[in-house]
Amino acid sequence: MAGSSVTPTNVPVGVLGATGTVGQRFIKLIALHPYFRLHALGASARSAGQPYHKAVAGRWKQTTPIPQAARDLIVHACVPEPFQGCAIIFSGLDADVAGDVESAFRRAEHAVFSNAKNHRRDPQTPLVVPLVNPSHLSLIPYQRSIQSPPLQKGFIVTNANCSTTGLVVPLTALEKAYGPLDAVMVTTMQAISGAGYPGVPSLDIMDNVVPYIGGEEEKLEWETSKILGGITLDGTTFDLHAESPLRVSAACNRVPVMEGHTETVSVRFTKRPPPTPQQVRETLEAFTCAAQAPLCVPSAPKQAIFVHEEIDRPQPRLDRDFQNGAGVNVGRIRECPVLDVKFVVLSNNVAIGAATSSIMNAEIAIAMGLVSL
Ligand SMILES: NC(=O)C1=CN([C@@H]2O[C@H](COP(=O)(O)OP(=O)(O)OC[C@H]3O[C@@H](n4cnc5c(N)ncnc54)[C@H](OP(=O)(O)O)[C@@H]3O)[C@@H](O)[C@H]2O)C=CC1
Ligand SMILES: N[C@@H](CC(=O)OP(=O)(O)O)C(=O)O
Repeated sequence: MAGSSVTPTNVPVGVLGATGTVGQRFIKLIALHPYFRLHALGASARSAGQPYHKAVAGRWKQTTPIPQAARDLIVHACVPEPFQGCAIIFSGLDADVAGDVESAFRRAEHAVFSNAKNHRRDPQTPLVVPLVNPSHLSLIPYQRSIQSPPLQKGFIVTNANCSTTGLVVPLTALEKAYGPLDAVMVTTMQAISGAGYPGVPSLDIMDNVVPYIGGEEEKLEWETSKILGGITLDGTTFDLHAESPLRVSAACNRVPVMEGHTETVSVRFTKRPPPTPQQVRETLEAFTCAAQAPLCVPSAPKQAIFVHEEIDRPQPRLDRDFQNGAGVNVGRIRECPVLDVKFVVLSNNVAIGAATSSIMNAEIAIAMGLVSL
């Protein structure tokens, strides 16, 4: 994948849903970014019209203070006009409104990078985990061409569900090395922050495990095939891994952890005999992705997959902030007596599971020359 040799400077960006759990992480990351600059913020009518620091008063949940670059920006309603000067729009909008709002921003010729689920299944919308399938961004020109009227600059790219994101990174490493997977069984233990703020009531989650997250299992089972699949030969849509159907069975649970989704995963390979646990370990450790090289985007982790050797790792409290949450942690790689190999995955749901993925997707799209700056 070719990369641009020119590093952009001073790229103005807007954040929709800037006051929420994901939005706050965007603010924190963009304030420190080498070339993105906060230009406009949006949220609901409850926040609109106030300076950002007042809009988030009492609900700023980051461990660092509100960045100066955001404090006094006025929060707008989520309509395109106040965002006119933005080259990129990041969306951390509630899914109840994200679909229509993001479509309106695309119509207004904005490049939209969304965390919300609404457009993920659109046949021409890339669903991109930046460590896995940035090549899907090449569908952007076709997406623009089929809008009515056709667009010059506007498009929507989504990132995946936060649990799907952690899962597909090791799966893609395994498929690249050993060919298509046949079956995946995954059980998630998802952090409370995944449900936004204020999210799950404390009386439901303390001293408890809730074995149901609405719609989550279906997302893991469906999104995995779109992400691990390719683009059809005519370049107009995604093949959903159709040549070698991948069976995924997910069981999703909410656990009393603040940040970091843990997943236990068992896989069956098509290839017989399958690789050994030691071969799987070496493959995961050696995995590199285009975001690291040749694209060399600034938010890419040094190591896409960190393999823990300690028998009791990864753990969310200890490992979720490793590499600023931009990589994926794997551990306990061993033989599975039912499928072939099993292991544990931990990924930070608000970093690589959300804001970091969107930011990296935008960096990659810029490096691929797909964003008009
Ligand atoms: N939390 C996570 O780990 C992940 C979340 N996601 C997805 O990202 C999105 C944001 O999630 P999260 O940050 O957790 O959610 P929050 O509930 O914490 O934040 C929602 C944001 O949307 C805004 N909003 C709500 N209603 C409206 C409206 N009618 N018009 C305009 N803005 C509105 C809120 O503004 P206000 O403050 O003014 O109400 C707030 O900024 C969701 O689609 C979620 O599914 C994806 C991956 C991971
Ligand atoms: N549902 C996820 C977070 C989320 O919002 O996912 P999605 O963007 O796929 O709706 C969780 O609870 O941890």
